[in-house]
Amino acid sequence: MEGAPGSSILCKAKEVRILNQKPLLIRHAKQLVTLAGSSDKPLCGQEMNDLKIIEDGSVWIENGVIQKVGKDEEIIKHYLHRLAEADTIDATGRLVTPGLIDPHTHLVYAGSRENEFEMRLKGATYMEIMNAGGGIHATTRATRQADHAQLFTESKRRLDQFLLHGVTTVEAKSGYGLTLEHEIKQLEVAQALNEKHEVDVVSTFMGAHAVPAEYREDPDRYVDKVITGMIPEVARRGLAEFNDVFCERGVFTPEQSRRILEAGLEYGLKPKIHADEIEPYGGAELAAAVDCVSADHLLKASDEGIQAMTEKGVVGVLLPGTAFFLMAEVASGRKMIDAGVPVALSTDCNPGSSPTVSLPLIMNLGCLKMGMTPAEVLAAVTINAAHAICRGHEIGSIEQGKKADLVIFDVPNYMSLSYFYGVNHVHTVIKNGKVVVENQVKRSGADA
Ligand SMILES: N=CN[C@@H](CCC(=O)O)C(=O)O
Ligand SMILES: [Zn+2]
Repeated sequence: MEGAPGSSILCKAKEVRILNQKPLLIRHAKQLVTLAGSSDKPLCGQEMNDLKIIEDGSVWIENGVIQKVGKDEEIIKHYLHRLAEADTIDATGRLVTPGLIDPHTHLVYAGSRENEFEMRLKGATYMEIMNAGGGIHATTRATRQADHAQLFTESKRRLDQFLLHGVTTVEAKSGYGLTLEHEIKQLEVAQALNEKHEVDVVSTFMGAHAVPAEYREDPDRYVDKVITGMIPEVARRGLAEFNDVFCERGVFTPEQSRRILEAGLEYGLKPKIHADEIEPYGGAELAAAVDCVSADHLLKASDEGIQAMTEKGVVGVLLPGTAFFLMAEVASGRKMIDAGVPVALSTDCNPGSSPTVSLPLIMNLGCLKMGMTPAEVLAAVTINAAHAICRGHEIGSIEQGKKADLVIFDVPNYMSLSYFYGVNHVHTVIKNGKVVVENQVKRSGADA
């Protein structure tokens, strides 16, 4: 999980406004996957196969921003008079992509649930464990007990691991607090990570992740609490940008989910939904009806729901690692792309149903289990993932004016990323124009 031996995270403090940064020139990428031209809307259908690749590509970066992208000879001609100023990285023979984006994680939590993994291997289901007081409830107990410092330390470790796998932006949900105090604590930790860590963290409030044990007899009372107590306060403190709900039988009904999402909208929180994960429950339809930015999971989404999402342009965030880990059928990525849903992929990093940070492994699973092409999975973790968190204008592609978040992979082409599976191919990660990860085996002179 820590990346290859010798991998290291090099830079410690995030600079939000970057001025007077030494230029960085990346030269001679065998393939420079730009994904340019889709900042306004996500890629759909066949468009997801057109990665806008430049062979022998180079990029000039300055002050944390991409300044110019093109064939090496074109970039060199343009910046000839300034070449001596720049730090140069030779990417000969390598693949360069936009920094990977994970649009659905439960990053901030305490503890782990390997005991439940064993229970599931012996036959218990995810929902049985949750209904017996484990699952999300177990992590809620651990997260309530943890203070800021513990939560920060545990979550930072995961964020480091994300970065080592080439991920430069993650969305992070609350939802293991389930009281105002503890939801705020989780969101404050996410905010602190965003400020202090190289990776950008985009926050989602998910007070409606589960009905806490103390409200089991009267779930509507908890829904009221989320609507009247939590959403206004989270919005007032500016702690989240999105509002998410777990719409599933035994958790929140479509009616309760709609109330929660509409209440969030009144306070400026953009809606997202965990939809149709375990059984068909009208989640995809609800996502379209309330104009969710994304509907996530969708293993059991109905054809009507998928059609409604296509019509509204709701991004389908698919989580094949979760199905893999729960030993369930995956969502049909192929069917959704063919139906015109803009598809993104994510780890769903969480302690119960997807304890991973490897977005590249999720790309492998997208191909092997969902019938997506290597090009589609790369679009799904870059530009489409950016749109799933309303960042299409800032990140997700390599083009002039965007944040200089890029990854150099030690493979010659994008197909290799999905072909070699379970391997960390990250060579270098560049965040805001600075090298923050260099991944190499350190050898003594004699063995080198
Ligand atoms: N499905 C609901 N929530 C998480 C799992 C959370 C947990 O099990 O702790 C998910 O997206 O998979
Ligand atoms: Zn989730």
